[in-house]
Amino acid sequence: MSSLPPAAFPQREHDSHKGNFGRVMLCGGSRGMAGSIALASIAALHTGSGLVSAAIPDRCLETVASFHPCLMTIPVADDAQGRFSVDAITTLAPSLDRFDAWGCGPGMTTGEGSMRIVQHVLQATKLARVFDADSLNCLAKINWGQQPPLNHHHLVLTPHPGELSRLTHVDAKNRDLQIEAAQNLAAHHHVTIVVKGGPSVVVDATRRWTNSTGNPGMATAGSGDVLTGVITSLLGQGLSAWDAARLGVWIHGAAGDKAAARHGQAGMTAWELLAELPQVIAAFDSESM
Ligand SMILES: NC(=O)C1=CN([C@@H]2O[C@H](COP(=O)(O)OP(=O)(O)OC[C@H]3O[C@@H](n4cnc5c(N)ncnc54)[C@H](OP(=O)(O)O)[C@@H]3O)[C@@H](O)[C@H]2O)[C@@H](O)CC1
Ligand SMILES: Nc1ncnc2c1ncn2[C@@H]1O[C@H](COP(=O)(O)OP(=O)(O)O)[C@@H](O)[C@H]1O
Ligand SMILES: [Mg+2]
Repeated sequence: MSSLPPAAFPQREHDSHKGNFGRVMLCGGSRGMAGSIALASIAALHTGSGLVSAAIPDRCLETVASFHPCLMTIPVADDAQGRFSVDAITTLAPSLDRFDAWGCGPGMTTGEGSMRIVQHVLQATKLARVFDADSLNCLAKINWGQQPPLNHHHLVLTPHPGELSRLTHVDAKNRDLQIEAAQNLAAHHHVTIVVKGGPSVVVDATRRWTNSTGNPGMATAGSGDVLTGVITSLLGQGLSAWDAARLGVWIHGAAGDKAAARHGQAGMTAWELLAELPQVIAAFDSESM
């Protein structure tokens, strides 16, 4: 291992069952971006979640389901473009608190159906949640940074610099100012934020942690979607937002390093990164860490 992990990985008792390792929901996707939510969902399976469901627009269901037989899929009302429809939230709302964690955003677009889902998942529960990609763009559309504080301590945001710029109005090219703005936002809403990059930096109201794993081969479509699934899984297994964000980023980077070693930085894709997750996580089973 290139460095020590920042938090302990959840251990398994001999008599444990799948319900002990979290029921998680990954919500997102749309026609043309079904792969994003499939990557996130499969990443959650490989990070140890006992039960993973993907809530997706109806016409993406077969596509997403066919990626992995262990994944459960929940068909949700969609519109003619294959995006969540304005009625989608009525399917999702009753089951919200049946899960231990929700990850929301990859590939979901910022249409009205997504806006309603994001606002409901933001306000109607204190469940552990990850907001990524288009769910962050939905938050930017409601100017979330200026809204009254939430005090939702189990919320993790995972913006890349473009998404963070939409949320905070700080130029994506100004890394230092972006990290400062993320910390201000984290302090205002009492959340944890992963400021993605090489390296990624995790902030909350008072703390800053810089990751030591990862490489530029991870600058490839879908690698952030994998991270969403990893962090959602760790939240579902009971880690705090701060620990799930840091350990998730570290595991994700370590898998990226293994993928680069095997396939080269240019040759690897998020699919190869995903395939390395079990090897990284297997090392937590041994006492040699
Ligand atoms: N297989 C699938 O289904 C996949 C589907 N996906 C889904 O696609 C949707 C759009 O998401 P997205 O991230 O591709 O586009 P967007 O939010 O417009 O950001 C790009 C803008 O931000 C800027 N930018 C500046 N710095 C940056 C940085 N370090 N990293 C990245 N961007 C940076 C950048 O600047 P520029 O490149 O012009 O310099 C540009 O202006 C979303 O739903 C997502 O989940 C993907 O997950 C991929 C796999
Ligand atoms: N140069 C780099 N070095 C290390 N990690 C990187 C680098 N470029 C991108 N990454 C990582 O890859 C992921 C990209 O996330 P994101 O932009 O959301 O991708 P996508 O939306 O395509 O899935 C982040 O975790 C980021 O930290
Ligand atoms: Mg992304």
